[in-house]
Order: sequence, then C-alpha cells, then structure tokens
Amino acid sequence: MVPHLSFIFFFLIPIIVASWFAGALFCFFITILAILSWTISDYLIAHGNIDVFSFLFNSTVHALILAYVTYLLRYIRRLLIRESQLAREDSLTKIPNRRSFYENGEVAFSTGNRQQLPITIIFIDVDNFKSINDVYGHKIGDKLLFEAAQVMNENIRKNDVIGRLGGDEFCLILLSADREHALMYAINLRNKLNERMLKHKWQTTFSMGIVTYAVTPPDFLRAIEDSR
Ligand SMILES: Nc1nc2c(ncn2[C@@H]2O[C@H](COP(=O)(O)OP(=O)(O)OP(=O)(O)O)[C@@H](O)[C@H]2O)c(=O)[nH]1
Repeated sequence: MVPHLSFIFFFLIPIIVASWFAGALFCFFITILAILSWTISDYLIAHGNIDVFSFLFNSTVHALILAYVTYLLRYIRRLLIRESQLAREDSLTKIPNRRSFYENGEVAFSTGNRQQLPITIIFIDVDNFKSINDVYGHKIGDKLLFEAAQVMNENIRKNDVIGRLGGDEFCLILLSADREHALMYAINLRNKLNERMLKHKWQTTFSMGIVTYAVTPPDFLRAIEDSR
C-alpha cells in the first residue's frame, strides 16, 4: 500500500510564521503561494490521474482552510496588539497611562544615566480642576483633560516621556534638557496650554513643578519620588 501523507502542516507552517511576524502584503503572498503549492502537489501526487470534480472540490477546501487560518491569525494578532496598546494608554486622554509612563521613564533614565545627560521632570496640574467639574460638568472636565493632554503630546520630542499620572496630574520627562532649556520649554508649553483653554473659553490655568538633574541619576523611581 502506498502511504499517503497529509502535507497540511508543510503549508500551514509558513502561513503561521508569516501571519504572526510579517506584513499584510507578504502574508497575502505566502498564502497564495501555499495554496498554489498545495494544489500543484496534489496534482503531481495523482500522476495526472484525477477526477476533475473532486480535484476542484479538494483544492477549494484547501484554499479556504489556508485563507481562513491566515485571516484568523491576523485577526488574533491585531486584537492582541490593540489590547496591549489599550493596557498602556489612558482611555480618556489617549496618552500613556501611569503604568506606561513609569516603564518609559525607566528607559529614559537608564539612557540618560548611561550617557551622563541632563534630564528634567515636569509635573503639570490643572488648577482648581474640581471647580471646573462643578461649574461646567464632568463631560467638559473630561474634554479639558483631553485637550490639555493633546497640547502636551504635540509639544514633546521623540525621546521625551509623557503620561497621565491620574486625575488632573500629568508628567513629562525631557531627556537632555538642562535647567535653561527646561524653563524655556515650560513657559512655551504653558502659553500653548493657556491658548487652547482660551480657545474653548475655559477659565483655568496650569501649575508646573520642574526638577532638573545636571546628570541623570541611576534610580528613576527614587528621582520621581524625590521630585514630587
Ligand atoms: N472630569 C473628570 N474629572 C476627574 C477625572 N479624574 C479625576 N477627576 C476630578 O479631578 C478633581 C481633582 O481634584 P483636586 O486633586 O483637588 O485638584 P484641584 O481641584 O485642581 O486642586 P489643586 O490641584 O489643589 O488645584 C477631583 O474632583 C476629581 O473628581 C476625570 O477623569 N475626569
């Protein structure tokens, strides 16, 4: 009896690897290649002795299985990426949440310490935010926090770190920023925040606490606690 081995894993493995690690176009290409290879190998194994209907039927089923596996894996991958983004994002302001801020802060501090760079931590607090909620309502309070976070996010560089620590408290870490640079930056940021508030006719201001280290200290958690 001639052994008939199923080749499904042979075709599935490249699809699984591509679906998980490669871009959509490459993945599409690999899936088409796997479908064609499976169909051709079926044809060759039959030595041309095929029943056209069952050959077409089987090839279609194989194509559907491979396409569905690709779709399913891409979908699961997208979901996982989205989930991990959501776990790191503050749902209201869409900037990094406290947990993500602390993770990114560790990285910035370790870079700054390794390269002996200055570093600045800026704490930002919305003044009398409680009364904003009381006067305008929570919905406007939420919108205000969102707008303020957007202004901050629009005004940081790639290596800087931003986060909402909670409530109306935000924090920025400016890598390589010495005292003079940090002060200029903070004044400019505060003007931009005030402009945005004025645009919405929200009567509020922002308080900022600025701490600069001439050389980044090694312990981020300690630095952030000492700075508060
Ligand atoms: N709308 C809205 N309000 C929030 C949110 N998180 C916290 N708050 C409110 O923010 C307010 C913060 O109050 P406080 O910490 O006293 O801050 P404050 O009124 O600005 O006082 P100071 O910081 O001393 O100026 C509280 O009333 C919270 O209920 C949120 O996500 N949305």
